[in-house]
Amino acid sequence: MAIAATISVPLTSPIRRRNSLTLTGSSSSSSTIQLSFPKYNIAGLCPRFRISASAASSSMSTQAPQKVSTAPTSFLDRREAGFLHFVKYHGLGNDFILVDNRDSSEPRVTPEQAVKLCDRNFGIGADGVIFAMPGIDGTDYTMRIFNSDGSEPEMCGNGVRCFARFIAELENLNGRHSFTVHTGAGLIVPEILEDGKVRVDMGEPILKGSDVPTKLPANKDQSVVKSELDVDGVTWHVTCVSMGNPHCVTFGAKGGQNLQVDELDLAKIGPSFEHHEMFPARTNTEFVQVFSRLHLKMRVWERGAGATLACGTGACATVVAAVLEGHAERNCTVDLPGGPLQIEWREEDNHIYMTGPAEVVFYGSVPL
Ligand SMILES: N[C@H](CCC[C@H](N)C(=O)O)C(=O)O
Repeated sequence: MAIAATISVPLTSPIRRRNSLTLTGSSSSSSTIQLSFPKYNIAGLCPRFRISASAASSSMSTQAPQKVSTAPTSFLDRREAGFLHFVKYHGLGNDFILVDNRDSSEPRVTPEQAVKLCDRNFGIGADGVIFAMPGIDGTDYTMRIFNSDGSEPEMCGNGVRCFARFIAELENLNGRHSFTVHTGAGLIVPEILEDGKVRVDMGEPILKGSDVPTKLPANKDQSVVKSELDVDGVTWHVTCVSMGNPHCVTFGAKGGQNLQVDELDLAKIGPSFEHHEMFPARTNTEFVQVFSRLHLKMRVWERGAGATLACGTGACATVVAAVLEGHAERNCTVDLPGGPLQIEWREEDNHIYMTGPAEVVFYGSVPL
């Protein structure tokens, strides 16, 4: 029975870094799977025990615990050829496969492979694959991302929070909690906070319609605010904002009252927005309900990923649109299906700051 993957699940322990349980297997008629707890001298705490399985009997049995080896091997240091070692992270349920690509500026995974890896039935399952790469033009790192459809967006807000936590696992930051990241949206600066959340300077929003890009008619200041967009016979009011990637934000249809976002069938209307002719690079679309001037609720249909549980760049675009349309203040809580993000569009520097969590789900390896 061939074990196609290796998984390691983080364990809670006083030691924070790289403690995990590793389940490894081999392809043979009968496989011996070793559960090992690498890296720490935890003999006696977590005894190694064997599970043996055989294709014929397809039964699993466990044997008595043995003294654990204390050889320091960390999952993140593994480099076996023919395997992709990754860490699965999520930011409010917007989940990503993170790949240590610091030794090359070429992604270790092709867009076609990313589609397979992101498949939630035949692959690992994720909204995208994110690569940690060498910096460019003096930045500490570069982040690239493939969506689950294989397209490459300029930026990913939840992804960059996961990226920051990944880097902190991979490297000793020598007490630094912040570093610079080159992205398709330009310079992004994440900062890891005491509570483990990540605060990201997402840069300035792009409001010039032709730079979003959108073909919708622009106002005198070149922005597209509360414009009319016909989607499948319904006229929506939309405000278009780029965070490096395009966003179409709506607070409802023309003549409609406060949008009840939970009543929307995103799978039905999302693709019509995403592929609308007014968006030559496609678009992410945010549907927003206003609770107060400090509290918004948003659901998103993402370009290249569909309905996700959260969208960081989308939450930033949402607050910008809400301020421009007069619905909200510049510092808001945005509730997403996966949880809340704190977004501030700071007047002093015109930058947008996003604060939210990023968490490890598991460590894994797959044959490539
Ligand atoms: N699907 C998006 C990229 C990921 C954005 C989202 N996951 C975020 O957190 O910002 C796009 O094609 O622009």
